Order: sequence, then structure tokens, then C-alpha cells
Amino acid sequence: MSLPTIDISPFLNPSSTAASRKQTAQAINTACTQYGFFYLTNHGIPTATQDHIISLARSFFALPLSQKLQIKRHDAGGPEGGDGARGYQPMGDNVTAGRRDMHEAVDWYREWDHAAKTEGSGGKGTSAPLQGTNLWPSEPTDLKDVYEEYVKQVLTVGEAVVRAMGVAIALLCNGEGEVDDEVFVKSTDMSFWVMRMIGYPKLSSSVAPSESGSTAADMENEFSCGEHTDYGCITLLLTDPTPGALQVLHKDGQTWINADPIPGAFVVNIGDMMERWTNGLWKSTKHRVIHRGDGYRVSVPFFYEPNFDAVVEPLGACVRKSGREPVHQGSTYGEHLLGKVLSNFY
Ligand SMILES: N=C(N)NCCCC[C@H](N)C(=O)O
Ligand SMILES: O=C(O)CCC(=O)C(=O)O
Ligand SMILES: [Fe+2]
Repeated sequence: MSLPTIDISPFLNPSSTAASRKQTAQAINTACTQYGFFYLTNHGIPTATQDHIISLARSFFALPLSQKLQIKRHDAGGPEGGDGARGYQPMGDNVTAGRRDMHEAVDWYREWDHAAKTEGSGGKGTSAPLQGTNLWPSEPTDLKDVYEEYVKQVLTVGEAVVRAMGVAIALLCNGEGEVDDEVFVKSTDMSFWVMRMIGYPKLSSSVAPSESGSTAADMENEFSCGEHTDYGCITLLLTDPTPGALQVLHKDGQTWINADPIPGAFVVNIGDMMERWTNGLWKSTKHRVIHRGDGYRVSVPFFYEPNFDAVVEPLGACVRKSGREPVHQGSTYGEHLLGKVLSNFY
């Protein structure tokens, strides 16, 4: 079993035909209904740029801990402010489902000043934990410039994918009433994006997940990143070539599929907000990382998320198409994100 591939070029190229866009949209429907994960090709970001992003990440993680700690994140903010969940998180600090993940990471978010459209959420309030300024390492010296340029490029790709997803959902729910095929574009036009640079040492334990008789130490060493769903709209994942690390849960709920990297392609998956909008027609699929292969693995997921203030609720046509009650009564993406971020640390 392997994941489908989506050619996004019809949504990036202004002279593409309606037929080619429809073909891409239909392929997205199949991929998101069956897997919630796919490979994305013809996205316009050169392989050399992707390789540069990965090699800078590798150089950063190879630095002495004391140097990495210069941009350490201390907390997820709070009423007195903090670093807004931005900065370096040492090995074992991240927690998924109550267990330590065996990875280290740096997070950057959209700068807060521009994140909120309204006065209310721009002030200190419930959003305080995410207000802060990005922390950039002084080494590698060109990391900040290269990553900031990459953010601009990957935002263009994210926009094209959610545009295609709007067309896809309108096709899928055709006949179930009005569907605004720009709904995802409008709700992400100030995307409160997150970029995360992750380093994974090879796990030392040889115990398989949940094998009985494993000791406490083994358990701590079981997952590079425990099983979870992503929080928002879509994730555009870039990784080094290490195979066998990222695993995606098949919708049978039992089989883990290896999402091995394909050179030049992004691994894309949908997050919780996309599942909510589509009332479960598309699934925010569980995935995990177990790195027992060779070498130190690095990845850089880019989370293309809704606006902080976007109200996300099931679309009427999707509710009718699904034949189910609405899966959620609606809330802002910011509220959903805060609930996640505040429970993410050891
Ligand atoms: N989607 C993001 N930001 N990915 C990092 C998630 C790792 C899972 C997280 N600790 C959790 O418990 O959900
Ligand atoms: O490193 C990877 O391959 C995936 C990471 C991931 O799932 C996440 O950070 O949300
Ligand atoms: Fe993830």
C-alpha cells in the first residue's frame, strides 16, 4: 500500500485548463477520502531549495546543546507573556498523548502582530500563550534568511492546495446545496502558520510499540513522535531521505503505512480543521514517527493553518452529504490550537 500523488500545477499555473483543475480536484477527493495523506508534486519549489532547508536543519541540530539552548523556549507564554511557544525544545520536552517524544525541535509561527484581524484577540487575553517573537539561531548564519524566503514560497503552495481543496469539496458535495469553493482560501488568507524543524536521533530501544514486558525505559524510547493528528488545515512536510520513519494509519484503524519520502515531493496531510469543515468526509489521519533506521533524521513540516480568528464549523453541504449530525458546533482555529499547545509540554 502506498499513498497517492497529486499534481498541483493546474492550481499554480494561470493558463491551466478547467479540465486539468477538475482532474486535480477529483484526485484530491479520492486521496483525502481514502487516506488524508498524499504526495504533492509540481509545486514549483526547487529541489535545491528543499535540500538547503534540510541541510541547515541538520547543521543546527549538530551544534553543542549549550548553543541550541540560546534560543530555548521556556513556556507556552501566559498572562505575563512568554515566548509564544516559539524557539528550541530540547530532546524529550515535547509530549504526545502523555508520553515524551524522542526528538528536539524549533518552532516558528506567523509573527503575532499580523496574526489577529480584530482588536479583541490581538490584545492580551486567551491568545497570550501564542503571542511572542520568533527566535532565530545565530548559527548557521544564513538559516534565518533561507527559512524566511522558504516561508514565502511554501505559503504560495499552501494557498494553491486549499484552493484546489475548495474546488474538490464543491465537486464532492455537488447537489447538496450552495458550496463556496473559496471557503478555505478566505479562512487562510492570514494563515497562522507554524514551521517546525525537527531532529530525531535513532531510537535505542528495540522493543516494538506496545509489546508486553517492555520496561519503563523502553517505553520512554518507543516513539520518535507519538501518534497524533495535526491541528489545522494542511501540513506540507519536507524530510531527509530516511525511510521507514513516518507511518500513517490506514482507515482500517490497524495497518500502519510507511510514508517514505519521494525526492522533490512534499508529503501532505489534512488536519483537524479540514476534518471539521468537511464533517468527517475527509479524515485528519493519525500518524507517528518511529526512527530506528540509520543516522540522525531531520524533517521540516510546514503547517498551513487557518487564520487565528477563523471560525471553523462543518459546511452545510458536507453535513448533508455525510448524512451525519455536525461533528462540532464551531469554534475558532485559535481556540483549538491553544488547547493543543498548552498540553504539549512535559
Ligand atoms: N501538528 C503539530 N504541531 N505537530 C507536532 C505535534 C506532535 C504531537 C503533539 N505533541 C500532540 O500531542 O498533538
Ligand atoms: O517528522 C515527520 O515525518 C512528521 C512530524 C509530524 O508529524 C509533526 O510534527 O506533526
Ligand atoms: Fe504530525
